[in-house]
Amino acid sequence: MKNGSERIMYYGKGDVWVYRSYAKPLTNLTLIPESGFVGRDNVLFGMNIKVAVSGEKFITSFTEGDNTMVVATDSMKNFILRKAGEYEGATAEGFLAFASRKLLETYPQMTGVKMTADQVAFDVLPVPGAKGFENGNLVYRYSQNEHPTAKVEIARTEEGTAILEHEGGIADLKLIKVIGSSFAGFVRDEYTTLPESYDRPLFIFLDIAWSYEAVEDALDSDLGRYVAAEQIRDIAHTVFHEQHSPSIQNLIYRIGQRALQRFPQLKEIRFESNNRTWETILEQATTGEGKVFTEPRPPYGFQGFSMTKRDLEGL
Ligand SMILES: O=c1[nH]c(=O)c2[nH]c(=O)[nH]c2[nH]1
Repeated sequence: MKNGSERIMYYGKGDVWVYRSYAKPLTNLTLIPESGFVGRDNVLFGMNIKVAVSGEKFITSFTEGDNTMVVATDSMKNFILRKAGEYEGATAEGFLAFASRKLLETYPQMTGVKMTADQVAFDVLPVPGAKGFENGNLVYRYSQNEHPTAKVEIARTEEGTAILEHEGGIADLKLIKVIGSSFAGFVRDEYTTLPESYDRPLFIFLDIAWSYEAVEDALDSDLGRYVAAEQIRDIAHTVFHEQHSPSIQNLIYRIGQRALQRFPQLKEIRFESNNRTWETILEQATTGEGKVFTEPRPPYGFQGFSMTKRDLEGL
């Protein structure tokens, strides 16, 4: 975070773990053909938050060791935890905006707040009920799989506060497509040892983030235009499933196209992918069908790409 004088100056707290039970359920999603996801019960609403605050008044804490303006980062942690008890919304983006605004209202020496969150995904578990298995609402599985993310940056203005940046996202999505991916036609020169492949077992790690045309849609799911990370996750695997991929570059572009088509309320979508394609050890199993693979050796490749609605023109 840079301030007016373009100097970097901020401080804050990381690993602020917040677990709120019985938050407002996430509903009102726009249903899309690629996803059966209809909402989260938010019986457990969990986040690992990182907060950074800035303001010119903090300069003497750095230059003179003068702590008179310093809100202890320990107090910031307490502040965020208490605000989780006051939050009436259903989204992490909304909570970050709510807690950030409250910080600016409470501490005049702060002029900017940036918060990011890794949400903790709690999987609903099926339990036997009167009509077969039904969704339990008491015991949840703490998921180590992909998880939703959120980011909000706000600043004090003449009128009050303004959101400078916002983002929803999904991190650590890991997808493997067994057959139906190629990589060929790339530059061949004296440095090239990689053979062309027409049926590689493509394993990718994917982080995706998006921002909205109207920031309120990211904060307040009651407006009916919130995009759940699970829906983008499902678009990613559906596009991967449906289409032959000539490269990861093209695959993420197509995922982005589909997401922007389904959700016109989005302004931009960004990708960071890793290539973790398995190494083929046996082209043909000795008995039965199939091949044998192992983890790839380092190093790994990566791609970054952002898209807006302009990328849909001419479709
Ligand atoms: O999808 C890919 N894109 C690349 O740019 C690349 N480079 C590479 O070695 N393998 C791959 N795969």
